[in-house]
Amino acid sequence: MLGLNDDALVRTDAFINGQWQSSDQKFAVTNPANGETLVLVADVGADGAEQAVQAAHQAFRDWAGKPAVERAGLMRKWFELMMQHQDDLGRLLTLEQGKPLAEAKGEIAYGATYMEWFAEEAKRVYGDTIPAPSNDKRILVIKQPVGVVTAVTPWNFPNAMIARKAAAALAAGCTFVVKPAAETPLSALAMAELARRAGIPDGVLNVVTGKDSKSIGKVLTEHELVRKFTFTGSTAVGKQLIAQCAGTVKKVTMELGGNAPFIVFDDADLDAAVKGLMASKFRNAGQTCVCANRIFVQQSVYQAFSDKLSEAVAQLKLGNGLEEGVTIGPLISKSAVDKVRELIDKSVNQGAKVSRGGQASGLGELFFEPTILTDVSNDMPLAREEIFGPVVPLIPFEDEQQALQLANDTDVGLAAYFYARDISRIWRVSEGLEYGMVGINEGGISNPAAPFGGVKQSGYGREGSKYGLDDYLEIKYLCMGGI
Ligand SMILES: NC(=O)c1ccc[n+]([C@@H]2O[C@H](COP(=O)([O-])OP(=O)(O)OC[C@H]3O[C@@H](n4cnc5c(N)ncnc54)[C@H](O)[C@@H]3O)[C@@H](O)[C@H]2O)c1
Ligand SMILES: O=C[C@H](O)CS(=O)(=O)O
Repeated sequence: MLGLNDDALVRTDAFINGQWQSSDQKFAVTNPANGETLVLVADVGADGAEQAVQAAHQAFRDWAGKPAVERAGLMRKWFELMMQHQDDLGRLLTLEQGKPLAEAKGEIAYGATYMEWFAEEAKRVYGDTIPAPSNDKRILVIKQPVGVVTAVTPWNFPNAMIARKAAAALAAGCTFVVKPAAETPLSALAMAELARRAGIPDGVLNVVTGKDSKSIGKVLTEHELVRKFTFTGSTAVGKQLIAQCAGTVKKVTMELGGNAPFIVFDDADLDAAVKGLMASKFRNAGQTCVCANRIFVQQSVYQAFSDKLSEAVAQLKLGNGLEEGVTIGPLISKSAVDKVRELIDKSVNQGAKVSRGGQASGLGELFFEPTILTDVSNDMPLAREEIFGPVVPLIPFEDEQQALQLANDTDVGLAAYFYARDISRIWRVSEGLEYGMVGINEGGISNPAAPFGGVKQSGYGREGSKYGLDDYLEIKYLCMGGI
């Protein structure tokens, strides 16, 4: 089924309390490369979400009560199973999301390393002793898991965005309920099957599948048994979900939209900058929250950089992600293609020029040619909005001060990148950029050891790194008197 070695990884029921739960209601999962229906998946809706929250609540005390080293061992086993099944998980991901197979396998490894990382972090949840103000007292600080965690995740990284959350939650001793995007539930369900095989107890990890994200999300954000909600997706939806969490004062983590500047200074290594831009911009056909979205090039190197970039873009191969050598897959939906088309048309009407590509491809309705535009300005739609497609808007600038002003002229602040070699400039620009993450002479910045997250309307909280566990822990102060 679907060409996997292990067909049992293709699951079409929700995973609740360690059981596969079907439903009379089902929704289709389609292959964006050709529009074909892959499978029908159970739609368990809000009732399923309620059952999953109850299961997570029932499982919490035992899971939190396990020694950390025991939780770590089960997570390590889950990591090992994900890597053993990397080929199948990658194929499944490409089928439902569209990215090239090599990228999909890379995402599996990326997601699995969050399991590996947090299996270790689970054993390092340290507390404090604090000198007391009087000899008859002792002050201690302990950390405890927040409780039931619910999550909603996007379609663009259907494995890693779940792994990044579930790994930290389970390591902290929390139990977890996730609603994956309806476009890409198969990766989440395969992860659940491997968690089951790893021996993670019933109710600790639950996957709620459904088409009506609003009704499911209402349960996951408003339920009194849920103590934390974590979301990865658009800023617009994130704002709604934050409001829904307010009524029960949940801890909240928000990983939201971006509009990454990519700045090429006149002292940059232009070949390295082109390499870094290709890695950042065209990964997942430009459908990532940390993609370079606005490319600022200092005037004196603008033409040289543009020429080098055009040569590199010409090497990209558009096609079905399962085909050998394909480097750019389809976009996720017709509406995604329409949005990219609209941003280009509006910006051209305001003076931008298409220097390469610019058309939907004849390969199929969801394929869009890698595109470069010149003479773009920071007030054009391509620069004001998150493009989420394989489109490079080139924006010239004169000096460092202008580059920082243009780069920071946005209401989001997730990732930023710049290429320069003068160390004083590197410090000035690194400190001047209003973003949660900055790539310096580097276009690929995501890894489990680093705190991933943004500022302004890109959200709050961090995922990965030693900081990533804090979002799933409560700090408890103990004051021991009468000594
Ligand atoms: N910061 C990050 O780490 C990060 C990572 C990936 C994607 N993103 C952002 O996500 C966006 C693209 O992903 P998308 O199109 O899936 O985003 P989206 O916000 O439309 O959907 C994300 C998830 O939210 C669900 N959802 C939508 N409306 C909902 C509602 N009212 N209640 C409950 N759930 C709801 C969707 O079903 C999906 O599972 C981009 O803006 C991208 O920048 C951010
Ligand atoms: O799209 C957003 C993801 O968080 C990108 S990454 O895989 O973490 O780089």
